[in-house]
Amino acid sequence: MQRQKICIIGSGNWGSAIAKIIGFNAEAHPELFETDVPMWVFEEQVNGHKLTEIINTEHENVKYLKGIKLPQRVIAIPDVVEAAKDADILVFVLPHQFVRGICDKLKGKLKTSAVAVTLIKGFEIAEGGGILLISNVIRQSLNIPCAALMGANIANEVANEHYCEATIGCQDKQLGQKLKSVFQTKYFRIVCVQDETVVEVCGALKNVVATAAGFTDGLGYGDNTKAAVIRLGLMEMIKFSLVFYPGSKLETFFESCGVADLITTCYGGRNRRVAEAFVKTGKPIGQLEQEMLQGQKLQGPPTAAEVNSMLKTKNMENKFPLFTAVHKICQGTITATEMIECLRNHPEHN
Ligand SMILES: NC(=O)c1ccc[n+]([C@@H]2O[C@H](COP(=O)([O-])OP(=O)(O)OC[C@H]3O[C@@H](n4cnc5c(N)ncnc54)[C@H](O)[C@@H]3O)[C@@H](O)[C@H]2O)c1
Ligand SMILES: O=P(O)(O)OC[C@H](O)CO
Repeated sequence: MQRQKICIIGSGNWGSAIAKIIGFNAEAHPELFETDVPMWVFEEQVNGHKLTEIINTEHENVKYLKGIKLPQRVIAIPDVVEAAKDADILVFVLPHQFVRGICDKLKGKLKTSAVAVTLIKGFEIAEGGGILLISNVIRQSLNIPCAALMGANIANEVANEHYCEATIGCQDKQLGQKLKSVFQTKYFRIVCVQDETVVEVCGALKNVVATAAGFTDGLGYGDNTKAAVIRLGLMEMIKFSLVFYPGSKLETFFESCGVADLITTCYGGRNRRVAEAFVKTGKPIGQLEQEMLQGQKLQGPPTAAEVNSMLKTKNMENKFPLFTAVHKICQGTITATEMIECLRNHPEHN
């Protein structure tokens, strides 16, 4: 088989951690992959220098993943078309609000045989209401297949090589195995499943639940309340999948992309942390995102809005009280304390 060229589209906190893994695997398997791994970087000035230049000389993304060395053959490129033009495998890993714009730039500029995998957690609001999966945005814009990789993967822990797992969702078994060889390492273990929609839906929805978990932390509640949020959140995630994506399989929720990601994100994630601060300080979420995340992006509040657009369109807000409450708190129309009332009266208790 011809050696495959991998291109990473994105270079934030997770993008850089995954670049470490892909760069390592590309170097370790020259029989499978081209050793040079182009990585598209949204250009910005850091300490008076271009971020791409810093990455290509210091081999470190000093802004988004400080203290972690990247393989030398990961090459930062500021032009996304230039980065992706010869790629066989495109790894999409950028905050979901920027995907559409990037796909527009890539339209008609890729190898026709290219395949994609999305590591992006979130949805896009569809014209006329409802939501689109990010994999569908990629598939439809670029006319290439797109799998999903999601899991309990806080980027800094992965970058520090702490053992963890992830799930690849790919209907095409052969492509799933090919993608597994791109990502699997001794400390990053992959399970492939064919239920690709649930893998992706879990990754997006868990950020809404994490935001709820952060609100309860902000209110000063303890682990029992958080466990209830995780349980009710999981029930809503399952219901959302079964209602809107018929054919979803329950067993997929027991993979890393499901329960495991939900737990890690409700304890260790950025969404939880910022949501806690929101309740404690009363500052707007956007301001806290800027103050606390140094350029990293929060996915929970926009995803809650996207989910709400779907629920509103289908007149189903009251069937998903946790998802609905998170959106309303982010919008400032109810308080975090009122979310506890929504949970107290959750349909799961009837
Ligand atoms: N960070 C994690 O621990 C983690 C783990 C698993 C999955 N994810 C998911 O991976 C995806 C990417 O997250 P991340 O942590 O790599 O990103 P991030 O939160 O670090 O976001 C910063 C990135 O956004 C880019 N950016 C800023 N403005 C931009 C613009 N106008 N256009 C394009 N790009 C712009 C920055 O250059 C930077 O690369 C998200 O969907 C996230 O939910 C994150
Ligand atoms: O830091 P968060 O909340 O964006 O979560 C990070 C990852 O998605 C955890 O798997």
